[in-house]
Amino acid sequence: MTKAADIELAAVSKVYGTATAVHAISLKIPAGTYCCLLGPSGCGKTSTLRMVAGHESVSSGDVVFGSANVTDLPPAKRGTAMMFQSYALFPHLDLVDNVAFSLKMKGVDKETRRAQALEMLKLMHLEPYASRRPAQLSGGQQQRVALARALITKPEALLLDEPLSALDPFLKIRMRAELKKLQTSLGITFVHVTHSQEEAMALADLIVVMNEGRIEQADTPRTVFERPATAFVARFMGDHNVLSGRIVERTADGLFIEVVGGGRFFALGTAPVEDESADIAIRTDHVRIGAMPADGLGFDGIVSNVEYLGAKVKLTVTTAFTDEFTAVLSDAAFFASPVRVGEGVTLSWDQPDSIVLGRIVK
Ligand SMILES: Nc1ncnc2c1ncn2[C@@H]1O[C@H](COP(=O)(O)OP(=O)(O)OP(=O)(O)O)[C@@H](O)[C@H]1O
Repeated sequence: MTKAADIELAAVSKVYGTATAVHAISLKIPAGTYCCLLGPSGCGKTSTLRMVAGHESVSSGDVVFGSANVTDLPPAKRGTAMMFQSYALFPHLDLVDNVAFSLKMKGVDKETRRAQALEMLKLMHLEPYASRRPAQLSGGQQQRVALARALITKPEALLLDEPLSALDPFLKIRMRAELKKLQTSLGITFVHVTHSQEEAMALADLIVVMNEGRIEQADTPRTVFERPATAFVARFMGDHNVLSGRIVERTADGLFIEVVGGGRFFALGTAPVEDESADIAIRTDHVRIGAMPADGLGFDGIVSNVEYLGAKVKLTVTTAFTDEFTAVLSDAAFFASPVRVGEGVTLSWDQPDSIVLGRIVK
């Protein structure tokens, strides 16, 4: 493989007719990074990936690889390869010819391209199936053919659009591990579009959370999990309760908000002085059941749902200011004093577990 290059997006926008799908996003993906573009349907992930690939024109802004501005270069001249969701394999060609296809287009002679295709098939553990057609393979094997076909051009970056979505849950997890291993061994940049938080957490060095055509946060999985930047990220990642309220007091290390329906809560962090309200996040797995602590970080509510998840138990609690406050308890903690739907509980947490969230300026 050739060496990887940094990928940089500088104020890149995509406008379709009158609708803006991507709003002037800026992002740097360091060479050799496994980057996941993560967000709900329609947030602009695929448009962004296609602009990096050159399959979609950029409405404004620049796409830069290393020191080269590639904004107006066609896909084949960018040093990237794309792997599509549907794999887009040719049904009438055997695996060797599928994998060798782009070399054929480049005019590489038959013997050389067959030898290189066989080499790629070997890397993907598909050599025994070289003369089969795609329909004679399992979903996981087809995915590896698509990978081999993308990698044969020796790209600096591989762009993957929902590469695991066609696989069953078991295979998805296995292929996920294979993708990560492959990226590590090749040392090239992978940019992978997904709407699965779990997939992004498992794979990425850099998670880029997108919402309505904007980047809400670009950071390591651990930072996105522990320090979500905005209410959207906290809700989308699903590991935090988000409460919004009026700022009633500011202290040296945090602030108090008052939530509609009652409840005064402290969170660590700051909000701009001009803000009258703030969003705060509380880790679902750091919430306890028990008596109210002296610092008052907690509330009384009624259990509205209990989900047994094996090693964990997820409780949903309703109170005056929210219908859906979540506490994720270890099975041991839950079964030490189990509660049922309809019972009253006191939930509490420690000061470091509630943080002030930022807001995106639109
Ligand atoms: N060719 C197009 N013409 C007009 N609008 C488009 C086109 N492609 C995408 N869009 C719109 O742009 C927005 C972003 O689409 P995009 O496919 O980038 O989102 P996405 O996050 O990848 O979604 P999904 O996960 O559903 O694929 C959507 O509102 C979509 O309807």
